[in-house]
Amino acid sequence: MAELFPRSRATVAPGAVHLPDWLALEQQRELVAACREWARGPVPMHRTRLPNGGVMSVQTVCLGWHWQPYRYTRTAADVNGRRVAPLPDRLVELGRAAVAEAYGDGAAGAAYAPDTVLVNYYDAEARMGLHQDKDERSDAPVVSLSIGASCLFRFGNPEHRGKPWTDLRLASGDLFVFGGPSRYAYHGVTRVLADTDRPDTGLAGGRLNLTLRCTGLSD
Ligand SMILES: O=C(O)CCC(=O)C(=O)O
Ligand SMILES: [Fe+2]
Repeated sequence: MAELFPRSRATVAPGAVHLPDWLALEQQRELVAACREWARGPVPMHRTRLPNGGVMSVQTVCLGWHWQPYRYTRTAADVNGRRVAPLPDRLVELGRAAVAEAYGDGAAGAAYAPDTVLVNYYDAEARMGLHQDKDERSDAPVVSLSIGASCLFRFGNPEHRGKPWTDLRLASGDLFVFGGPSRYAYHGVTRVLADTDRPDTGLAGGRLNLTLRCTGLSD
């Protein structure tokens, strides 16, 4: 089948950069193994309940701060009341390298200080509707890492849910950074693409996405 989307570095919108194949396979394997541990707890991976009574189709585990609609807390009142595990230093370092490389700006990378990660697992049917990441009180970029099956990712604009948007494929190992004028752009996962599983990453099926963020909160 012809490749519908180019697999080369692209600035999708001002401040929004896609770097395909950024993570080496070994790094992906390490992250999959780590996610498996994090999913066990102290706050286990769960489907987040929404205020409207719905349940998200992705399964999520958070480190550093716990996200529940629509705020961050240290403890997971909506799961088991436990305090989330700390954000490992190696994820902070990975985030710094990501920002430095996405923006070609070592100083911006060095200054990046994420304090939370949301790890989302998508099975073949999971998706995520268009939304803004706006529960953070910081304009620092969001660093997104994808592992496993590919997805169709829609990246829009900060004004509204409508066009303009760009549809791109996020594949295993891809980095996507959105900051600056795109920090509050609407985005979502339209679908996980069939027949794209990547068992060589250690993930038998489905897709993992890790987003590093700066909450701007302190205890
Ligand atoms: O899975 C993705 O690529 C995006 C996830 C996302 O937008 C989020 O967790 O807020
Ligand atoms: Fe998001």
